Amino acid sequence: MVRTLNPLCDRIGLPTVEAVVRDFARRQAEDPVLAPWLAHAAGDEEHLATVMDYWWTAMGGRLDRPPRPVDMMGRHADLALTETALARWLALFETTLADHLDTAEANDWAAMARAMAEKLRASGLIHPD
Ligand code: HEM
Repeated sequence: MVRTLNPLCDRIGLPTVEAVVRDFARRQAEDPVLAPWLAHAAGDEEHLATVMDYWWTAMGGRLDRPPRPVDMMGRHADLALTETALARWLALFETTLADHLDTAEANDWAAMARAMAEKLRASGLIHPD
């Protein structure tokens, strides 16, 4: 029980958050469905750092500096994302999580990603194929 009361940031730890974000960016860049959207961004250090800050603070983690600002809706608004791409993104993210984490932590992090996917959809940013 104590385990589930610990914030996700403590259960996962910053080094593993970084490893997941980097590995996922690599996999996205190699993925035929997702790569076209990421051509300009994948591997870019500033983007990776923003994504790491996003997840770490969303998990309850603190930084010894202000987190880089995240413009989640704005960044995705111009991309014309599709349902197919979103489903692929989530599946690839879950595979990546399973390769780095125990099941409980992988499930909890995946739930955060699915909640954001729902927000993107509810904001009208995910289009039919
Ligand atoms: C179809 C699915 C998705 C695609 C193709 C996609 C692609 C992208 C691209 C191209 C950027 C902009 C990078 C840049 O301008 O440097 C971005 C930013 C970002 N994405 Fe996604 N994304 C998807 C879904 C998601 C989901 C479900 C999440 C869940 C949290 C997410 C998290 C982020 C974050 C945290 C950023 C950084 C925002 C910022 O720089 O302010 N993305 N994404």
